[in-house]
Amino acid sequence: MSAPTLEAIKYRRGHLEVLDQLLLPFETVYEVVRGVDDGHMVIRTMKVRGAPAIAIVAALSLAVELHVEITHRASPALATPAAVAAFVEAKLEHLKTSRPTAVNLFEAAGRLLRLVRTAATQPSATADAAGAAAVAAAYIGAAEAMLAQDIQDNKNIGRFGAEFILEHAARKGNGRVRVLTHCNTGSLATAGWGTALGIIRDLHARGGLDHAFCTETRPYNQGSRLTAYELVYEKIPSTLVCDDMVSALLKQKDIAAIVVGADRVAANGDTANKIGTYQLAITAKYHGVLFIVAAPSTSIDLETPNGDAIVIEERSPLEVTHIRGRTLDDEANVKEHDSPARVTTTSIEIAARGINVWNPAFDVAPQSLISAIVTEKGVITKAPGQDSFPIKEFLASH
Ligand SMILES: CSC[C@H]1O[C@H](OP(=O)(O)O)[C@H](O)[C@@H]1O
Repeated sequence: MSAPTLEAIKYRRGHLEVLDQLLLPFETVYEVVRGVDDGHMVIRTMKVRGAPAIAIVAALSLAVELHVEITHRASPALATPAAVAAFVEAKLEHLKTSRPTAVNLFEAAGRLLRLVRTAATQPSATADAAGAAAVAAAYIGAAEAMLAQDIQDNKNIGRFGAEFILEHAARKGNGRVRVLTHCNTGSLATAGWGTALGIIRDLHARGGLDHAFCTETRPYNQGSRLTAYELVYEKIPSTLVCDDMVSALLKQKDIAAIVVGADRVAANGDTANKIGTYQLAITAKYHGVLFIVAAPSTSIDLETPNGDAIVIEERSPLEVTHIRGRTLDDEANVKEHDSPARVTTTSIEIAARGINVWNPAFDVAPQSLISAIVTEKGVITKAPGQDSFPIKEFLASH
């Protein structure tokens, strides 16, 4: 079996593959994304997830489709710059219907559409196939740039976040800190390195991490399946806890900070993130533990005034009534036959049939419970006496 990889997105011009996160941590299988319909499907079904990764895969799925249509099929429907711009707009609109809460997809779609419209008015955009190819090339180049930019942004988030925690949190006798994270915000949720998990990586790399804890993150188990996988893979000292153990953990285990990602940060700092984040923020406040949101500035939505205006995605009851895993029989098969092909992930029913289910995928942590918002541009905090984050001012000056 080839070594497992944490590369969630593999791309070269005209070809995109995503790691099927429904099968992790048991199987490492890449799925080819041939265009926008595939891109929409892998995002909606959560084969790829995480706010930045969703935006990047959506943008690249359209880049692949455009490349094939223009270069290999010379599609007559895309013969002019205006036709390419209209095509891009329609495809982006469709991609935006895949998942509603993470703003990164909407931000990327808006930015890429503006770029294409501008490209269509440039001198190179002659009213013929060559002009159409120039506009398509502008889109493809911008979508490809998102991959490298995201990794760079995450490295900066990691550095700023680690420095902030080491400066402000209560350290253990060894000078290190213990932190807890929720959901998965690592390499699998981004182009690489990660946001909140990027902070943990940075702390570990600089010798500042005593121990990382991660929650299971029901119902989809991004914590036990994905974050635990990344932590083990990176050999970061770490422990998994169930979601309902967090208050006890804060009380007993000397946790310095909780670090989480974000799917959308409203203009006032209210933050939508994986369901369970709200109760983590409450218990952090009660226990006097730093509660830190880590996200690229593309997760900040100045158009949304506060958390009440954020659309929260509700997902299938099956995610609650069933749990995805691998059966012990399969494990025995692997040992007996030493054949990874025999490993199959399975959904197991765990709830009484007939019970009603409510399954919101996200909740909102009010800004009053958040200690700091760490972005790639720096850390946003409230000055003493301020009761809200100066987000607009911060963005304007960075
Ligand atoms: C680095 S952002 C990750 C963000 O995405 C997660 O949601 P999902 O797994 O449903 O896509 C979660 O809210 C994380 O904080």
